[in-house]
Amino acid sequence: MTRLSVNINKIATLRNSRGGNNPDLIQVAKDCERFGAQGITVHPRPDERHIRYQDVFDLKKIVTTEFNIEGNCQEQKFIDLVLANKPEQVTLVPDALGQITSNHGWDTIKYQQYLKDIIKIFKDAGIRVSIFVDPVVEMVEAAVTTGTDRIELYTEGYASHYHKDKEQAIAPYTEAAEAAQKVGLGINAGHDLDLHNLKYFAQNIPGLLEISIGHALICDALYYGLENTIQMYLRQLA
Ligand SMILES: CC(=O)[C@@H](O)[C@H](O)COP(=O)(O)O
Ligand SMILES: NCC(=O)COP(=O)(O)O
Repeated sequence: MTRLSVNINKIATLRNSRGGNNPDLIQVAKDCERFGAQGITVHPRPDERHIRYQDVFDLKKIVTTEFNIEGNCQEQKFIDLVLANKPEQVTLVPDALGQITSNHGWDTIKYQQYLKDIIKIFKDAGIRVSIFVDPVVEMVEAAVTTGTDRIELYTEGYASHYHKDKEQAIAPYTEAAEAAQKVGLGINAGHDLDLHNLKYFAQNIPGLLEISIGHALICDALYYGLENTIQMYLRQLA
C-alpha cells in the first residue's frame, strides 16, 4: 500500500505567524503519527519561512514512522542539516531561493554529475535518496544513473488539469512511473495532491511507494479536524 507522509510545513507557517509555539509543531507531528500518518515530511527553506533548521533536530528525536527531509542540496547548510539528522529519506528539490513553492523537478541530464556526487554523500551516510522530477520519461531514465533510490514525481501538472480532463492529466505520470519501474527506481509523488485527485492518481501509478501531502491536508483539517482528515486521506489510498 502507498504510504502517506504528512508534510507539516504549514503547521510551522501558522506557528511562526505569531512568534510563539502555538501550534506546537512537535506535538502535531506526534499526533499525525498517532492518527495514522506513515511518515512526516518537512521542507526547511533557506529563509526558514516555515520549518526552521532547529525544528528538524527536534523532530528527529520524536518521529517514529519515516522522516523525510526535502530541500535544495545546493545549500551546504541543508546538506549539513540532513547529515546531522540522518532521516530515513532525503528528497532533493531544485528550488531557487525566491520561489513561493517548489515548481519544477531536476534536469537529470544537465545535472547528472552533480547529482551523482551529492547523492553519493547521502547514500554513504545510509540515507535513502529521492529526487524531485517532472513526469518526463527522459528525465526519469537519466535519474537511474545518478544513483538515486527513488524519484518523486512533481504532481502539480496533474492536480491543475485533473478537473478538466483526468485521463489526459494522469497520462504522463503513468508513463513516467512505468519508465521508472523499468529501470528499477522507486516511485514517490507529491505537490498539490488533495482529497479530490488523490485516489485516481494512486490507482493509475504502478508501484507508487509514498505520497507526501501538506498544503491541502492541513487546509482540510481546518474543517474536518486533523485526525479525521488523515483518516480521510488514508482511505483514498486503501
Ligand atoms: C517539494 C514539494 O513539492 C513540496 O513538498 C514543497 O515542500 C512544498 O513547499 P511549501 O510548503 O514551502 O510550499
Ligand atoms: N513533496 C510534496 C509535499 O511534501 C507536500 O506538497 P503539498 O501537498 O504541500 O503541495
